[in-house]
Amino acid sequence: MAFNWFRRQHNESSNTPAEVEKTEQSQDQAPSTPDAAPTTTPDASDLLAFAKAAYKNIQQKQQDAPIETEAVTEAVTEAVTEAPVVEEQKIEEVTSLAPEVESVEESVEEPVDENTVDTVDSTESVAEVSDEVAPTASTNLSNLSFIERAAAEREARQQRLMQSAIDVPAPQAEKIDVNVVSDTSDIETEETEETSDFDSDLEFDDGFVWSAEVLAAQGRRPEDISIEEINWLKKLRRGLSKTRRNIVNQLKAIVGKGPLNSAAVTEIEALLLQADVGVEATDYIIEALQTKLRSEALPADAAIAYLKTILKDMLEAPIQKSQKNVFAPEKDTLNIWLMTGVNGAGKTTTIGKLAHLSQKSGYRTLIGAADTFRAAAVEQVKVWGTRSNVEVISNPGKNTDPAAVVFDAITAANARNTELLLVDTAGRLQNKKNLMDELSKVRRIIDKKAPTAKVESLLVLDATLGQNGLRQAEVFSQAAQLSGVVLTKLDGTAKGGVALAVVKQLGLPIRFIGAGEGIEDLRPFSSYEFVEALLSN
Ligand SMILES: Nc1nc2c(ncn2[C@@H]2O[C@H](COP(=O)(O)OP(=O)(O)OP(=O)(O)O)[C@@H](O)[C@H]2O)c(=O)[nH]1
Repeated sequence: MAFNWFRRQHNESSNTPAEVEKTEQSQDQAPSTPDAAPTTTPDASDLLAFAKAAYKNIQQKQQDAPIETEAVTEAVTEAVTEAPVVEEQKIEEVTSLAPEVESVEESVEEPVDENTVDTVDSTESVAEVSDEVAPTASTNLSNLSFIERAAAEREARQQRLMQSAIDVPAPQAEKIDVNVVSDTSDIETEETEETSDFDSDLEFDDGFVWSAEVLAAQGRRPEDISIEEINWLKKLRRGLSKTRRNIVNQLKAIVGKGPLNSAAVTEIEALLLQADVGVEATDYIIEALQTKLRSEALPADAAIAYLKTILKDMLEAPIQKSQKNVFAPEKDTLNIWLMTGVNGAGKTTTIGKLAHLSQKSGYRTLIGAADTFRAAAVEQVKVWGTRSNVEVISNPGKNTDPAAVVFDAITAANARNTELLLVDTAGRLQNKKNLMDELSKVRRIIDKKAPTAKVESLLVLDATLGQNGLRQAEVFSQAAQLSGVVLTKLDGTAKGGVALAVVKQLGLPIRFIGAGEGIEDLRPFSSYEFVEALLSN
């Protein structure tokens, strides 16, 4: 069974031993205020051992694999991309593209499939170790206090992990960007902007350790972690490095001076606005910080921890409200995702990446090329269809009715038992009214032709546009009954804070984020991972 990327666990969990300790301590000792963070933070050596165990498992999987998955997949998709673009075909003639690619991709996907996890038995997970330690501890350590028992358990767990972990080189500090302008003395080691192709490389560096720690905090086991997840988190962290550099270093300098006073709050306000967090979201954050500050003075670490909680809660609010914590196509039924957004926002690229994600997550997928306004749009979406090995339903005529394409796409989807139909729509028409009319018409056709389908309407937004992008978004939110946002181009922008503006100003949940131009550079949004990447050290 394919690993379902849409349903990947990505919420902070209290399942890790460290987190269990955290919960128990907070229950035993005090209300969970950020001040308690230093005493409840997972032990650093524990986390390092976790990262080493994860590293060993991935290494083992790669050794077991006949061919390197990512490298071959990329090579195949590149080869497909370079192939001449298929000529316009009538819907009836659309046949499955490049079947040999499918078979190669399937065969190389297998080693990272979750089913293979069982075959890797050389390392025990933190959770398993913990389970084993617990009874012994309760038998032998029953007379100890909670803290003493927790320390003893941690020691035992760590020893078990260390026994199974291999020797790996010490994490290498990634290149220090000499351009970093910071008024702090502790220059942060930062990833550079260059996009080295690390997809197939396995390096035990800072990025690996950080990513493993983020996964550990979400209750993951070392043997369940795949190189793709590590690579994604590294990419996300690197993508947000500009924003982080601008916010965190200075933020630390401000809060590091001591308890926050009103001047410090004003400085934080300016920093947030610079990162395109927007006035509304900034006001909310400042208000929340001030409320906290009125009651107590916060040391630097606690202030950052508290800020993380505020941001995470903000990003989670519309997700909770939508009552769809997991945004995934439903199996064995037709799901239709309408993709909207202005030209250039990354709509076509997003459709291609989503098609790929969907395909490799085991959904029968189809694309409907309903952006008939711009001649090149259909060709572009076809190229992405070829890359992701997903059929594209289009109409060969010029300026054809997009609603007719959608009609045909639904017919084809029904005939093929499609589970996810991704529909490209026009990003620009002669005027706002035409655009709204067209989107409404497409929606009507869907409701009529596929009344039982699960329909979602996603707005693709370019993060680099910051606040300007949000203004463009308004017309779509009026016309398309939006159910969420895909935030693209988060790599290399200093405006990563716009994610907070999106949820506050548009009131929409972020469902996916794009952090690069490659086919693997889009994943479901996790508020926990995003905030960690935004405010990590
Ligand atoms: N760096 C980066 N570039 C991206 C990302 N997503 C899309 N792009 C680039 O943005 C440009 C526009 O992307 P498209 O997918 O063509 O955008 P569109 O909204 O379909 O716009 P049209 O093609 O004009 O219809 C392309 O060069 C993409 O490679 C991303 O997450 N990061």
